[in-house]
This record gives sequence, structure tokens and C-alpha cells, in this order.
Amino acid sequence: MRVAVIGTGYVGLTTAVSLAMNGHDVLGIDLVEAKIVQLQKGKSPIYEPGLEEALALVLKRGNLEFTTNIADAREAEILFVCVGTPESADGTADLSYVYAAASDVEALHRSAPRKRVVVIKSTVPVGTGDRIAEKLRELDGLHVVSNPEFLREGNALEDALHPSRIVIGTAHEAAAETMEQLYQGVNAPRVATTRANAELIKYASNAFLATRISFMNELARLSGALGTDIVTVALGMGLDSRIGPEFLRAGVGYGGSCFPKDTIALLQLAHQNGISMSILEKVREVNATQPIWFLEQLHKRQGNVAGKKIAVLGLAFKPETDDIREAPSLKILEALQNAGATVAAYDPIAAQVVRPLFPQVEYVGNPAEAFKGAHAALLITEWKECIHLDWEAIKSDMAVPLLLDGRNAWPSQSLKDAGFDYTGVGRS
Ligand SMILES: NC(=O)c1ccc[n+]([C@@H]2O[C@H](COP(=O)([O-])OP(=O)(O)OC[C@H]3O[C@@H](n4cnc5c(N)ncnc54)[C@H](O)[C@@H]3O)[C@@H](O)[C@H]2O)c1
Ligand SMILES: O=c1ccn([C@@H]2O[C@H](COP(=O)(O)OP(=O)(O)O[C@H]3O[C@H](CO)[C@@H](O)[C@H](O)[C@H]3O)[C@@H](O)[C@H]2O)c(=O)[nH]1
Repeated sequence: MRVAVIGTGYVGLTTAVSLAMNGHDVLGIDLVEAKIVQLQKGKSPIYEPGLEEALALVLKRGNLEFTTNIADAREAEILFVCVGTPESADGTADLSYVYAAASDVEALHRSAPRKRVVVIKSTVPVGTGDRIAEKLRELDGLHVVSNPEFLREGNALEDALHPSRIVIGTAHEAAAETMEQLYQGVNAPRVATTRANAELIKYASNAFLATRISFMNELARLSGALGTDIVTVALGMGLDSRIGPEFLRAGVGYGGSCFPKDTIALLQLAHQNGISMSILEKVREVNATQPIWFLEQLHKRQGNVAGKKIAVLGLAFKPETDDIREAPSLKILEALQNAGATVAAYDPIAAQVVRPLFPQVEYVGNPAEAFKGAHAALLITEWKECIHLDWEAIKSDMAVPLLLDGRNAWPSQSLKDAGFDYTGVGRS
């Protein structure tokens, strides 16, 4: 099928590449010319495992092209909207990019009318799809479908090719049929529903996952006080099939471009409808304080960190991505700097995007460098490069062998046996 994807960021580019891999003819559209020029050359502007290789493949096959001009999409039967919906000053989702993209679609459709489906993949509050449909109603042959995206960064292409589910929100039979044709061959459960339900499924899923994390982080604080081990507790909980093992990892808090903004957007949507979601308020509160709680564990052991060297391992909000949006590392770097510490940081991919924000931090080329002379080391992102380390060498390199494992990913017992002063999150 002929598909156009508006917005070639994390979601748009991954969607475009995965649809092209599945044999569709895809046109990727973005406003940022530099991005399009780079993509035309087969260079991915974002770091996602396997994405650049897949991009090269579909460019070579000729079923993916890029442009800055939406008029080039006149032949497209399906137009995906994958633009950002960032947090506004009041916490609601900023829909200006979505509405601008809808206006672009409207202009295209007026100049080149044909049967078309407009698919909103951006995460948007309940009612947005209906409002866009209202705005475009006069345009014959054009139907608006909600098809939220559930991919995870760092695993984006894999998730797009093998999704957990495909949610299609539309009341229009022919549009639903077009979507089914598009996803033919993709083996995933379908949820065929209204646009509004589809929109709420997306926010509810993210809010629920964030809730599990904050629950575990708060439980970890108790576990630390009791001297119990949160990792074992999570294992024991997750074996209950009603609970399941995913998203029970305590740590320094969730970050990224989705959970922080989507939880506040859902809260604002609830307020606008006279509903108080007190659980979700607490989820955000626990998450906001988790990096600070983590740093208290450092201060308890090191006292004043002024003038001391602190190694920070990992900066991205999770491994396998260069994304630092709402990354806990940013709060931690800021607090360490305010406390007068000298910080040496390592991240295999994200250091270059953090550097302009924290120019005083020393960015080192490998983890071993960060540990040299350090009075403490903090694991913030569990990159494999930050986990599989030569601990013997590290022990002799550190000024004080104090380890604070913000992801419970270092081998706690063997480090303690080797003489390190080790503390995880909710495990002593
Ligand atoms: N990042 C994720 O993991 C993820 C996962 C699921 C859903 N989402 C949702 O998907 C949406 C996109 O997120 P993202 O992380 O890909 O954003 P992003 O910021 O990485 O990419 C958005 C892209 O859209 C482009 N753009 C904006 N307006 C445009 C227009 N009118 N025409 C053409 N291009 C335009 C921007 O230049 C940018 O390249 C958001 O609503 C987000 O909540 C994101
Ligand atoms: O047990 C866990 C699991 C995750 N995290 C943290 O939670 C954040 C988000 O992780 P993850 O969900 O894996 O990454 P995202 O790419 O943000 O993906 C989420 O947000 C996307 C955007 O909406 C959705 O599409 C995905 O389904 C949803 O998982 C990261 O900081 C993780 O370190 C934890 O602290 N503990």
C-alpha cells in the first residue's frame, strides 16, 4: 500500500522503516530539512539498535523515500501522523504539532482528493481524533483512525515489527478494513474499538506501567530500611501470573519522553473532567523524589561530597538509546554539581547530548576512566558496558570503593565479597 508518515522522529522513522520492511511503499515526511537529507543518505538521526541497517535495506529496495514536502504524498492512501505531543506549561499535551499536521493533510487532500485514511499514531488525549475528524469532515473520502503506538525506545524496530497488540480506533468500516490490509501478516492481537477508547488505552497503559515502577520504588525504600532484598521480593511477586514479572525493577526512577508527560497529561485530562486520580498523583510524586532519595544513600555514606570525585555510569534514560528526555541522570548531575562534587560521567551514546547541558562534567571515553580516583560510583543506566567490568582493577583504582547501584544491576554479593561497600536500591 502507499503510505506517508508525517514526522520522522523515534516513532515516525520506526513506523516508516517497519512498514517498508513489510513491503509497503512509504514516504517519510519531516519539517527538518537536515534530518531528511541525512535520512536520504541512509543515516539515522536517532540511535536505535538495528534501525540504520534496516533503513539502508529498504532504501536500497526502493520502498522508502523521504521528503520535506507533503505535496509529494498525493498518492498516499494512508497518512500517519507521528509528530510530537510534548508537555505544555500546564501539563496538558501540546497538540499544536498534531493540529499543524492535520492542516497539512487538509491542504494535501484539497489539492489531490482521493480515498484516504489519516492515522493518528501520536499519543493524544481522548477526544483529539474526534476533533480532527470534525475539522476534516467536509473532505470527502477522508477518515480519521486512532492507532496508538506502544513501542519502547531501545527496542523500537523489534516492537514495531512484532507489536504486543494493534489497537484500531474507528467507527468507519472501510477505514478499519484499510488498516487491516495494512497490518495483514503482522501477528498480533487486534483491538477494534472507538477512537476515544483507543486514545485512553494508550495513556492508561503508560500510567499503569509507571504505577508499577513507583510502587516498587516506594517498596524499595521500605526494603532498604528493613534489610530485605527488593530484587528477590520482585522475583517472588512476579511469579504470580496475576502480577507478572515485567516493570517490577526498582531503580532511580522512570524517565523518557513518555511516562513523565503522559502521566501528567492523563491527570490533567482527569481534572478537566472533574475526576481526581490520586494514585497517579502519588506515582509522579514518588518518581520525582526517587533520584533525591537515591542520592541520600550517597550522602549517608560519604557525608559532604564537595571536592570529591563521583563517577556516574550511564546518562540515557534507559540503555540502548541516546534519548535523555526526563532522564534521572540529569537530576543527579545537577544535585551532585550543586553539592560541589567533581563528576566524571560515562555513557556509550548519550554523553554527547548531555555535554552541552552540563559542560563542567568530565565525560570519559570508557567506564574504567570514570572510576579512577573516585570516592563513589553511581550506576544510573544499566548499559552492558557499565555492568560487565574489571572489578579487581576498579577496586585498586577507586579512592574509596563505594558503589551505589541505581539499577540493581551490579553483582551485589561478589562485590561485597571483594571488599566493596555496595548499596543497591532496596537491597543492602
Ligand atoms: N518515543 C517513543 O518511544 C514513543 C512511543 C510511543 C508513542 N510515542 C508518541 O509518538 C509521538 C511522537 O513521538 P517521538 O518520540 O517520535 O517524537 P520526536 O520528537 O522524536 O519526533 C517528532 C518529529 O515530528 C516532526 N514534525 C513535527 N511537526 C511536523 C509536521 N507538521 N510535518 C512533518 N514533521 C513534523 C519533528 O520535526 C520530529 O522529527 C508522541 O505523541 C509520543 O508521545 C512516542
Ligand atoms: O521495571 C522497570 C521498567 C522500566 N523502568 C524505567 O522506566 C522508564 C521507561 O522505560 P520503558 O518503558 O522501557 O521505555 P519507553 O521507551 O519510555 O517506553 C514506554 O513509553 C513508550 C512511549 O509511550 C510506550 O510506547 C512503551 O510501551 C512504554 O514502555 C526508563 O527510565 C526505565 O529505566 C524502571 O525503572 N523499572
